[in-house]
Amino acid sequence: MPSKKRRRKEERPKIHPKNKYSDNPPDFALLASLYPSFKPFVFYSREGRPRIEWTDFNATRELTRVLLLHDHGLQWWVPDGQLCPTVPNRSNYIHWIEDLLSSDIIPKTNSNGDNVRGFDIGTGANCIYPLLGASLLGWSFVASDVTDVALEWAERNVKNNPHISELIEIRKVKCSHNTFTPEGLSNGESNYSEEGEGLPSSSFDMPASENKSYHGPPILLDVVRDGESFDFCMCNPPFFESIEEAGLNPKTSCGGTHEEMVCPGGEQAFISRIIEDSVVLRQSFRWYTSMVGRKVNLKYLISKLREVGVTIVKTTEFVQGQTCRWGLAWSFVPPARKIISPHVTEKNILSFMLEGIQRQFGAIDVLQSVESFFRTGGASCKLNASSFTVDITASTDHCNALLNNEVKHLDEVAGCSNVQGASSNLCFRVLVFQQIPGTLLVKGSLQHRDSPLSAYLIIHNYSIKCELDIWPLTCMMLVIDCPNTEEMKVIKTYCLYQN
Ligand SMILES: C[S@@+](CC[C@H](N)C(=O)[O-])C[C@H]1O[C@@H](n2cnc3c(N)ncnc32)[C@H](O)[C@@H]1O
Repeated sequence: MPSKKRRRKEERPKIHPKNKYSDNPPDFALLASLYPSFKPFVFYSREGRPRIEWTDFNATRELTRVLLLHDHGLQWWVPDGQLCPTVPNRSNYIHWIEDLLSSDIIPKTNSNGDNVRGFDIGTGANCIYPLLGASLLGWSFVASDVTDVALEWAERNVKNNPHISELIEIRKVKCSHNTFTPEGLSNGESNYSEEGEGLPSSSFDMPASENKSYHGPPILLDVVRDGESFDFCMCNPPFFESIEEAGLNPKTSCGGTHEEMVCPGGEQAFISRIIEDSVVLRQSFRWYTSMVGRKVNLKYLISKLREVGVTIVKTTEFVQGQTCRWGLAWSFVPPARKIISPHVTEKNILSFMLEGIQRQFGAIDVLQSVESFFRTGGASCKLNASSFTVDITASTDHCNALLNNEVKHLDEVAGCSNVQGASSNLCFRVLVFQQIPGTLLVKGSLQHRDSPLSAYLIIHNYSIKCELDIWPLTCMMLVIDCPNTEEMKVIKTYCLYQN
């Protein structure tokens, strides 16, 4: 049996498979032989392994410079003390967005054809995401920032790469008078580690007090212009609330000035503002995304997203040396229908798999969700926990009530047994079967088909979305998101068509 330590190591998320460095980590010896300016920073361990001193800012900056040059053909530099990105880590976020954009969870709405347009919130002097996104994938960007030094150096880094400079617009965020300005915070000399390698893990374990409010410059609203639309936004936010919270990183030196690392309310407030802005901007972006540094903030932000009624939430965990970072993505675009025809076995039985559900949620949770969903609309439901089925009988009124999100009064629910047997009722059974933890087979079978019922049922915020277009039974869609839990929600859309 593998030791706990080994198991933990095995469970750690892996570097994204599309990441250039997933199979080929940077070869310091080769880089030193090719780039004389990098050579002085490379030393050899007793076993003969080439190393660099991660606590030396000049070494980490030179490594980033040569990696961007050698592997991406990019000219790049940042002044002393500015945040110095780690190329493999930053590439993971780009590739995760690439996955989101190419998945069919939500339909493509881009009017620019195949040209992908992103918005990098707080691009920093290093401008790393636009440089990587443009050079790796040909994406175009609007890249915003607030500080003069970030704007000046981001501009330089773009101009020094004429082959992609057309793709990147650096946009200054104008601060209104009554907002806090990052420049006013400090002398900009403090160096904090931005990278997970050395983030003091204790800062990530602290409880998050709720509702930290953001009083900084605009983030998306008033920065995005009228009529603009984007495929995504991304953000590596100022994570910390104070210098004390940031703490000094003993293991690495990736720079990072106070302005880059700190904002009142920390990442929770910053990302909350992005969420609030997204509620106004809605489908101006297909995907809103941000990095999150603390799990407790991730939970808080996910619950905030549920409150504002996004259609989809996705999360991922990024490899960041010794500590974790998370990616959070959401959208207001209605989920797409996914055709899973191979599972259609006969005309009135539809089945499909729900995958990626958190392991603690089993078949019974899904069945209870189904039951409570249909009961809410007044339908009659009978859950059989030993056969893992729910039998549902719903009238047109019930379907309409569900469609309109009306919650029937309890006495109406109690009276719903009256619906049984009526010829205009829709009767069907949902069976949920756990294949392996996290993977459930859902089967819907029409029991009774006397009526030309047509219903389009959607429930928001909780547990299960269900779309039915009955007679002929053509479509069933379930969106599961794990209800009543502070844990990370997995929301997946599955749709089944019978053609
Ligand atoms: C942690 S740094 C990220 C820099 C770069 N994107 C990276 O990943 O290395 C956060 C950046 O957000 C900028 N920033 C802070 N408030 C902002 C706002 N309201 N709008 C745009 N940028 C902001 C800071 O100046 C800083 O450059």
